[in-house]
Amino acid sequence: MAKILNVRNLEKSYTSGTKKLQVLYDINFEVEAQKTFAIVGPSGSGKTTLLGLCAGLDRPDSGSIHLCNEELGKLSEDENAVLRNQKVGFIFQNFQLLPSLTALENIAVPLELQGDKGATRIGKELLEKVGLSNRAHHYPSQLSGGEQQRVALARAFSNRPSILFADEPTGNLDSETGEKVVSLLFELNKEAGTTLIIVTHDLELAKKTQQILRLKGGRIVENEKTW
Ligand SMILES: Nc1ncnc2c1ncn2[C@@H]1O[C@H](COP(=O)(O)OP(=O)(O)OP(=O)(O)O)[C@@H](O)[C@H]1O
Repeated sequence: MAKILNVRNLEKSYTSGTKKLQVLYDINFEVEAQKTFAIVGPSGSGKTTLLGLCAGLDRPDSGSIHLCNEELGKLSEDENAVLRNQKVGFIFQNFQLLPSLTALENIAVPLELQGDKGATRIGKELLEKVGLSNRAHHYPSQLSGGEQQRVALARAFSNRPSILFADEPTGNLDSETGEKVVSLLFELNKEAGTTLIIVTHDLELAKKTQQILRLKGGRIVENEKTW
């Protein structure tokens, strides 16, 4: 099976003032295409930092990341943005919907900006899949957290990404709503054949994935495959 993500000897630190804080040490792992993968570990262990590096949102101090057959360190910022737009989807803990756009527009407008003529049709189809056809013209402020995350799921799959990064997708939801969002996420993911990388504190959610990477103090302490 092809590797869609390959991380080698990754190190990352943040600098504030004269202080340097190293948060990731010698990170090595790979993810096969179409698998589901969780990154777990205590608060502050570097999960979100690692996710951001893998998705090309930030740059490491050293080491390499190959994503969708591209070495991220060799891409310009513009090339990186094109790769993200075309091949990568994102889901965030706080949904990150644009408040001035309706549910349908939150899905369709990014597609229109990429020149997709079928944007509204795709948006409507996806809203139906997440059970929100009747809320298409509502704004995020008129939707519950679970509903907003369902719109965010629809948006994340709208450009048919090869890989989807989800950072604590259930973090702002109660457990029952979180479970429903997770079921929907796995359903959409299976249908689309996307690779799914999830950062989570939720061990029940992590257990639903096929590989779990456990971080502690910025280092990998476990990399367990169940396939
Ligand atoms: N932009 C930044 N500047 C300085 N330090 C940062 C920055 N972002 C994160 N950190 C620090 O890096 C460490 C790792 O943070 P990160 O958010 O990756 O951890 P995490 O495992 O995702 O934590 P949590 O589960 O609490 O979200 C923490 O000590 C954090 O304070």
